[in-house]
Amino acid sequence: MDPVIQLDKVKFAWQDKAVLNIEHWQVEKGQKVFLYGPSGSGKSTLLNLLCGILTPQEGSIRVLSQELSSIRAGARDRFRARHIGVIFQQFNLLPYLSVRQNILLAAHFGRTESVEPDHLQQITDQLQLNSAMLERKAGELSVGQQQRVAVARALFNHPEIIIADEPTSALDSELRDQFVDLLLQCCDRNQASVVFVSHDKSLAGHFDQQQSLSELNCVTKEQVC
Ligand SMILES: Nc1ncnc2c1ncn2[C@@H]1O[C@H](COP(=O)(O)OP(=O)(O)OP(=O)(O)O)[C@@H](O)[C@H]1O
Repeated sequence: MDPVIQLDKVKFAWQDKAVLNIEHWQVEKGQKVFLYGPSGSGKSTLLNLLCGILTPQEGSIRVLSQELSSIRAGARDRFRARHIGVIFQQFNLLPYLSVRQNILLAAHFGRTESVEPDHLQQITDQLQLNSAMLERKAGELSVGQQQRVAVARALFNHPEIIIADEPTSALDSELRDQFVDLLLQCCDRNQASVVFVSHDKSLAGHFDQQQSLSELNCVTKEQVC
């Protein structure tokens, strides 16, 4: 079976500052990968490459066997909306929209509006978001509630891959552990592979694979790969 993500000889620089040089990396179907690295090591840059938001100067990034650079920009946005659920550090919810509207934005961007009527209910039940909360404005929610809404939105289109960029940094350690457990349970139920990046190694035990970005990245290893 093909990996869900495969990188080969990927190089990325911001202007003339080399940030990533990855010889090879892959994620298998169903795998839950914890990718850790200190601040500034290139985690967000890598996630943006995996999502097709950024394009590497060299190398190949294949997601679900599709070479991302061969897809035109508009089609790449749709590909991302349908196949990759992204949970951002700051969640990126629209504060003036209700929780329901925020979650349904996923259907709008993925052009999957014709979903089964009880799908929203199933996803929100999994994330312990009750019906009263669905009508509240996202901007009125606690950080923990916003996180669960961000996960519901990320899972809404049944993506094969969930990418999470340090979505736990605002929580204390007990809530952080609870959140990661809930996220991984929901991804299991939805058969999604997970790439979760963080600088906080204490979360590593929740995942079935841990990977240090500094070890993967020839730029930080300061060696010729
Ligand atoms: N838009 C940008 N323009 C120029 N340089 C950038 C840009 N974004 C990131 N960088 C640089 O790329 C390097 C990696 O940044 P990145 O945000 O990917 O790291 P990170 O590991 O996600 O950090 P953090 O944990 O603090 O979020 C840093 O040196 C950063 O200054």
